[in-house]
Amino acid sequence: MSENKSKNKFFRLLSYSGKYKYLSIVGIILSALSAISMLIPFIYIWHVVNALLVVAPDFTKAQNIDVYAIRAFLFAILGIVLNFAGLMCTHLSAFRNEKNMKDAAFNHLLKLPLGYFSNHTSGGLRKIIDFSTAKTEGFLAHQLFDLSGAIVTPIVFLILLFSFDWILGLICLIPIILCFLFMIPMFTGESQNFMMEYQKYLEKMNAEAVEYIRGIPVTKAFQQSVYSYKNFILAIKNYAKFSSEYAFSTQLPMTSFTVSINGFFALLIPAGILLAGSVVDVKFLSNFLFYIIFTPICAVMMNKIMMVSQDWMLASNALDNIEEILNEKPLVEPQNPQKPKSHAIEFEGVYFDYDETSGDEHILNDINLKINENDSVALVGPSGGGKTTIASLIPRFWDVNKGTIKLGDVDVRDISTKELMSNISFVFQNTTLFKDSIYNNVAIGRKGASRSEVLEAISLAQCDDIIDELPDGIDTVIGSEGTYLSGGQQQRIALARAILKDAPVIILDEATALADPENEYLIQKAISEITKDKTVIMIAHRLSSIRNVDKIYVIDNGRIVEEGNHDDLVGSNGLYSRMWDEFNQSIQWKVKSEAI
Ligand SMILES: Nc1ncnc2c1ncn2[C@@H]1O[C@H](COP(=O)(O)OP(=O)(O)OP(=O)(O)O)[C@@H](O)[C@H]1O
Repeated sequence: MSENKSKNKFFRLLSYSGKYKYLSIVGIILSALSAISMLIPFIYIWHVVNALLVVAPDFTKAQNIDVYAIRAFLFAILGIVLNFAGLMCTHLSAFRNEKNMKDAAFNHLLKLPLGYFSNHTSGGLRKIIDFSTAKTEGFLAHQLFDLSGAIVTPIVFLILLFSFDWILGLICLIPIILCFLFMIPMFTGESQNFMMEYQKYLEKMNAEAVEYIRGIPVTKAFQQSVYSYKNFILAIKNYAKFSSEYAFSTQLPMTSFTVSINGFFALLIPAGILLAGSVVDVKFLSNFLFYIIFTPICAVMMNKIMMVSQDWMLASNALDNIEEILNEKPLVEPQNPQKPKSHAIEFEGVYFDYDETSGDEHILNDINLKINENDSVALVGPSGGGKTTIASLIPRFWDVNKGTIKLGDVDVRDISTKELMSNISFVFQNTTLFKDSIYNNVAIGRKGASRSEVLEAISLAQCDDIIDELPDGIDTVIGSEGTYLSGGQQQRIALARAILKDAPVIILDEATALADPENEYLIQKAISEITKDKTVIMIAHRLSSIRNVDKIYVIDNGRIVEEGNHDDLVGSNGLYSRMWDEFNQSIQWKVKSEAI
């Protein structure tokens, strides 16, 4: 990667085409040859005009007109063929480039720690990858091809300008030089960052639009229409302000560019009249006509060069986005992987920060804990204290900044990801179910599980009532034809998946968070099934569900502030006992309010 980084950006982009990059180069050459071939017919047209002017008014005496016409035709055809072949080459390379870039990004994503995906949504990542690769593909297939033709045309033009009439050539050169001079400030310095900034404002506006639409039900329920609109309006205003500021900053160079590009005739015609004098010379007239025919092509090409510069800024920004993903640190696989000797878990002096540059305050500070094989422990404490973070470090969603986490006496960093994952089941706060049948959603828990094993797991997870209500039973596709599951039902399906996986270590993060009382009862039954003879770590707010665990760790502000069993902690008059009192009070309020 570092070698890759030092390469010029364009070559870095091209390198994704692999050996097909040579096709891009062939395509560029063919485009240049095609541009030259397309210009040659104009020379023959000039010859035709010349031959006619020389014999005027008796045009029947004109010589070689048919030869010139055939040659013009043949070069035009050659130009078209070369153009077609060149486009084929650049397209083949661009498609390969898009595929390889997508592969590289997706393969790299597979190597990233799972924690990366909690900060980057799959939809967002897919959008970045699809959008960026489509932009670079478009650039390599079309704009790069156009660029080479667009650059060759003014060069050939310059050569021709001076070979026909050097004074008229010099006059035509003035607008070309002016065009380049006006183009430079629009694509250098500050303006180079424009596309990046522009993209940011555009994304912000799109994100706010999505947020606004998603929030419409809540907005309506709370009659907050003006307030909810605020962020969206602000994003639109910021986008509009940025775009208009940029438009104003390019007002002068852009107007000057457009005037210069269309200014050939303004210079050429008065100059032609002045130079012609009172006697019209046939040779001068035919040269003059040549410039009149030829200069508009040059103007079109200058416009193309400007468009390509703009497209390059977009493609370069797209490459930055892909490289940002590729530069994410992958999860390091151990050189000599070891197998855990048991299913005990130990944290030794663990410090952790999501952002390693965040200074002295850590998310986790000096965490030390030991969970014996087949013990159950609970992590409790105020919201934001660090419970989920502690649990996420065991399956290496992130790696610790300092200290070690051991599974069966082996540092988790020395266990291969595959082995580690096969040892741990994680039931998340927000369960992800695929838009697939219930059966497949559970079967994903263990590769090669038989149908009867899947059915047994579903039954043990107390899902029978869910299956009975569905039109196609276990084969019903979730999310189709109005088949939606409640939060608690989804949790039970996720538990069935974990039961089938039958991993020796279970991490349950707020497994009853989304459940109503009936679902909670069934979830608790499923949990007692899943946790039999397992090492269990539970994160729970409902303290009643963890009374019987072997040990409770109270986490506050990234530290373990208390530890012990329920009775010890209740008797110690600390944070846990206050939480227990509050929990009991809340239950009494609930009972009272239900009785009223
Ligand atoms: N993916 C993340 N990126 C950055 N910071 C995070 C991330 N996840 C959590 N945090 C921060 O880490 C701290 C601990 O969060 P964590 O979710 O571990 O607490 P918790 O005790 O599980 O909270 P809760 O009970 O509300 O789920 C919080 O300050 C939170 O803002």
